[in-house]
Amino acid sequence: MLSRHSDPIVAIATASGRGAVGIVRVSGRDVSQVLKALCGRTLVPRHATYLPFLDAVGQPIDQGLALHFPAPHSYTGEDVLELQAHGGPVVLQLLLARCLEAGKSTGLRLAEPGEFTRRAFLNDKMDLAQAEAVSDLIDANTEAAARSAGRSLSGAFSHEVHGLRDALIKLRMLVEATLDFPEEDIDFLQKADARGQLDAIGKSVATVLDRARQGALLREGMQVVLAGQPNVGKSSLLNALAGAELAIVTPIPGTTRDKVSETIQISGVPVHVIDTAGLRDAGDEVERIGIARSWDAIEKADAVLFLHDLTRVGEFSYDVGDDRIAERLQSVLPSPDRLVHVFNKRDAAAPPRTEDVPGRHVVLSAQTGAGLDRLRHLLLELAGWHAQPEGVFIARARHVEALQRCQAHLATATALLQGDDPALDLLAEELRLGHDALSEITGQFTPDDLLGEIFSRFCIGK
Ligand SMILES: Nc1nc2c(c(=O)[nH]1)N(C=O)[C@@H](CNc1ccc(C(=O)N[C@@H](CCC(=O)O)C(=O)O)cc1)CN2
Ligand SMILES: Nc1nc2c(ncn2[C@@H]2O[C@H](COP(=O)(O)OP(=O)(O)OP(=O)(O)O)[C@@H](O)[C@H]2O)c(=O)[nH]1
Ligand SMILES: [Mg+2]
Repeated sequence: MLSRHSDPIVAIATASGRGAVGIVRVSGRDVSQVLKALCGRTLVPRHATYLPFLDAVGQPIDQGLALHFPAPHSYTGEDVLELQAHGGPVVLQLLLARCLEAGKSTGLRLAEPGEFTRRAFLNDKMDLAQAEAVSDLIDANTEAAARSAGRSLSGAFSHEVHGLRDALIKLRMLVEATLDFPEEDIDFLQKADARGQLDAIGKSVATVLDRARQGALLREGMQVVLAGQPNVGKSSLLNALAGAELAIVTPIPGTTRDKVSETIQISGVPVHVIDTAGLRDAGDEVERIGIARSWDAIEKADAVLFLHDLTRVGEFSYDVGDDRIAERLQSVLPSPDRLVHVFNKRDAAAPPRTEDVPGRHVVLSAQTGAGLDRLRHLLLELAGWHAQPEGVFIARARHVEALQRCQAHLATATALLQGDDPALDLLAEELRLGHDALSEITGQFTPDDLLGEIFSRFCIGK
């Protein structure tokens, strides 16, 4: 019996709603039955043919372009039929239903999310990092993210990982040969400069890891929370950064009661800015719930902008309320590096005294925009962004984690190799584990449930 993974599948490949053109796509071992039923004829492979798409009694449902990609020369590597119809939701549903009916005896069923791309991966049309890049390209929020996803899709990231893997395989072979032939001992490894090879691989892993981190940042962005007492100008700062009147601003303390967020971009990096309810003890129940949510957001943030009102603090840059917030921030933030003090309303008051200025800070005016550029710059620095977007390939937290694991095994291997009489079996094992970590990125060693998790986040029809 055929497994579920070899059933023929069908889906509407274009976004739901009205569109100029909409595509229904079928993929399977053999799509000729559906093809004949809907198109009434065979098609020249890979040539667009304009014809009526027929219903069960031979009446046209729509007129459109049909394309047949015989296996293995298709997106999925299987036989693929594409019906490019007019992009109305009802037309496309009719075509989809008609395909299912025509292909019923072949086991044709609706595709699961990402199933076309999963097949492309299983049929070696692309590796896992490339398949993930397909989805990242579709989900890209910024031009820089889209361009770097395009680079990963065309194999730039995979190419780097393959380079690391090949170098590691070479070294593994050397170590395993030494293990297999006891007469060739550590001198043999030394002569072959195993240590030098390992060092070089370690350096290359560090370089790729750095680029992958940049890519993950482009994909995932950073979470920035605006926090502080009521009326310090948090909502004004959100609006200034977003360049739009998103949050309500009034002179009344306690205006914002719930989180308001917006994704902006700074040099192509998506920054999710969250405005929160002003932190204070007073207030009604609604406000107290809002404040609890503010603290939730603060705990999850990559960066917290702690706002101070320069017109209120008088000769001190901090007032009592700020002191209490500072204390609590210290206890909830995993690292003080995530905190930036923002002294707001510089247009209406003197700057803070230098001796009052704590750690990382910016003086600005949300109202006039003065100082905003410095803040943007600081946020990128905090995120660890140092790349030119042109050189980045998209990557995911999963890839960063695998590279870090590889790096850790290489570090252990280096330590082992430094001894006089290294345990070669342990060394070989560390190198093997490092190799496995790299293989997870491109998907040579990927458990089924991880594949399921990755592809289930794709859209239907992709
Ligand atoms: N109409 C349409 N547009 C689309 C897609 C599609 O499936 N249909 N794509 C997908 O979602 C993307 C393009 N991806 C594709 C990838 C490979 C092949 C293909 O036919 N590959 C063959 C031949 C390669 C060649 O001639 O060089 C192969 O790999 O053997 C087609 C589309 C974006 N645009
Ligand atoms: N002069 C001056 N006034 C500002 C500046 N930023 C905000 N304000 C004013 O400060 C008051 C409060 O601003 P909001 O942005 O609502 O303050 P908030 O921190 O969001 O307040 P809550 O939502 O109550 O916590 C408003 O009257 C703003 O116009 C600034 O840079 N300069
Ligand atoms: Mg507000």
